[in-house]
Amino acid sequence: MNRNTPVKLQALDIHKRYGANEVLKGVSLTAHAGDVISIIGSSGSGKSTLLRCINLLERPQQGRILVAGEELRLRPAQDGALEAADQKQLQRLRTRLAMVFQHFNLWAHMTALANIIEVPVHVLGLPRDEAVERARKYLRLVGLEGREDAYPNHMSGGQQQRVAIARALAVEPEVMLFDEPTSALDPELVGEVLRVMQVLAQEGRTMLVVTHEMGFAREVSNHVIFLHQGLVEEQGDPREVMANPRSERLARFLSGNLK
Ligand SMILES: Nc1ncnc2c1ncn2[C@@H]1O[C@H](COP(=O)(O)OP(=O)(O)OP(=O)(O)O)[C@@H](O)[C@H]1O
Repeated sequence: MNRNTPVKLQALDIHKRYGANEVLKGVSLTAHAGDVISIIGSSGSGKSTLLRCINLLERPQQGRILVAGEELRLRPAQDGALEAADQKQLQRLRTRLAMVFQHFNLWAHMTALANIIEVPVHVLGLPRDEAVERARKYLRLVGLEGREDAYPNHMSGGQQQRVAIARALAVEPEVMLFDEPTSALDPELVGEVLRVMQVLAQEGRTMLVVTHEMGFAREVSNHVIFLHQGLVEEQGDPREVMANPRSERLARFLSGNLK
């Protein structure tokens, strides 16, 4: 961890239940600027739920989330729906914690460029020219210069995911959240997305990555968190933790015997 840089994100004692199923049982994490934190664990251990609680796609029953020291609070509306003011706040909050999803989630009826400028223009109020300039810059960064006018269904999965990464970058977030960004890709397309993520890591971006790519966790991230049944079972420097797991469970997970 980069303990000398400012704290960008804190999740404190996050609890999430679905009915009687307690999926997160008190998970905390801190990301300093430039940290790349990989979250690993078996299927169902709560990795995606944790990410979705952090950007309030899911509401945790308990716990606090702070972005650059500012607590994210949403007033619960009387009828369970979000009030209009909260909707606006939620949209803005999501621009501080931009998320890249497993299934890209691009708007199919929009070009790559339109996908990227949508939130900067309509949520952040950026002038269109500036947003377009940003979009071109980030398309270049993800290796898709010249594909501004392409529609998602004319692109490979790897290209679509790179557009989704450019879209996340274009809101210039404090922290980028990646939810299994390569899991939906054909194996030959995984590398192109991981290489872009590696460049982002080298640029010093703060990233939280739910991943099944153990190579990425070991080589690119500077902190790894192993979740098991909604609790942090083990965490630390990826090379140390993954070379010498303290818990039997992590050892079994890493050897591929615990899915
Ligand atoms: N919206 C929901 N409603 C009810 N249960 C849910 C919901 N979302 C997740 N769960 C349950 O929470 C548990 C954790 O799911 P989660 O997707 O966070 O796991 P994960 O570690 O990301 O797994 P995977 O690696 O398979 O994606 C699972 O038992 C799942 O069925």
